[in-house]
Amino acid sequence: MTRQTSLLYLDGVSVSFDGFKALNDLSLVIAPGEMRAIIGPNGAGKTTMMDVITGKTKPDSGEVYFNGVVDLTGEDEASIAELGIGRKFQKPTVFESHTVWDNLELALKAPRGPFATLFHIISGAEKSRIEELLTLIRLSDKRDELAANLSHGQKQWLEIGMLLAQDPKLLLVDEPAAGMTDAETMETAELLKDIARTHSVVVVEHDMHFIRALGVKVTCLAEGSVLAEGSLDHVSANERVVEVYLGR
Ligand SMILES: Nc1ncnc2c1ncn2[C@@H]1O[C@H](COP(=O)(O)OP(=O)(O)OP(=O)(O)O)[C@@H](O)[C@H]1O
Repeated sequence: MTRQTSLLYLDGVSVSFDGFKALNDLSLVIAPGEMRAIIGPNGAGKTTMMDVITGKTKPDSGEVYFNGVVDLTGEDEASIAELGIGRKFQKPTVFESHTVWDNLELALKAPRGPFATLFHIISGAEKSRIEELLTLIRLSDKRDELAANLSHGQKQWLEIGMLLAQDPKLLLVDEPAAGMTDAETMETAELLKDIARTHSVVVVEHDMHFIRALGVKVTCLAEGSVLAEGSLDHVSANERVVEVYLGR
């Protein structure tokens, strides 16, 4: 795939912290509509890669393009969010003292990026959008519940719904299954598969049952670059992947 036809294009990206290369000539291409799983040992550079995509960290060298033409290295975090790249951090950050419905309503009205919310009358179209999101995130029957009363997994789903309310083109999801029960983990894989029907998704995760359930192309990072890429079976059969990651 060429840069022009890609959704996300990283080529030769390097980032150093005090001489240590967190990313080392990393190249990775995500197609429009694709969901990609990223695996790799601690310190492989997964978070740094997400930081580069979202503008939190500027690469020392390399190209980072969104939608084929937008040079993300020239944009700040707010404008990258505005371009339609949403990021879900590991820890859920929902408004605990608001209901599930109100959290989604606030997210729907917020401009993309850092929240700056204003209350005004909600339209019929906005109500149906919230209903749709509630169904997608499996929280229709919890709509009037305070977010504080949700389980950890449900809070993660709510936050995913809040990101989707901003209609991102690309959703970056950092370890969504961490701290979840097995049932929640499997339901989260189904949820992301539903989301991937209409969005591009990059998901970082260590849980191999979860990765298998996603059934998508996998990239294994190690020492700041791509170690192996392909189906989970292909990547799992790679000796170096077993050595540095799976065989731990
Ligand atoms: N701001 C920073 N200053 C110095 N070193 C950093 C900084 N951020 C990351 N690093 C180092 O860069 C390397 C890559 O870290 P990164 O967090 O990207 O890895 P990761 O693959 O996300 O790991 P994990 O699975 O543990 O989250 C690590 O060795 C880390 O200590």
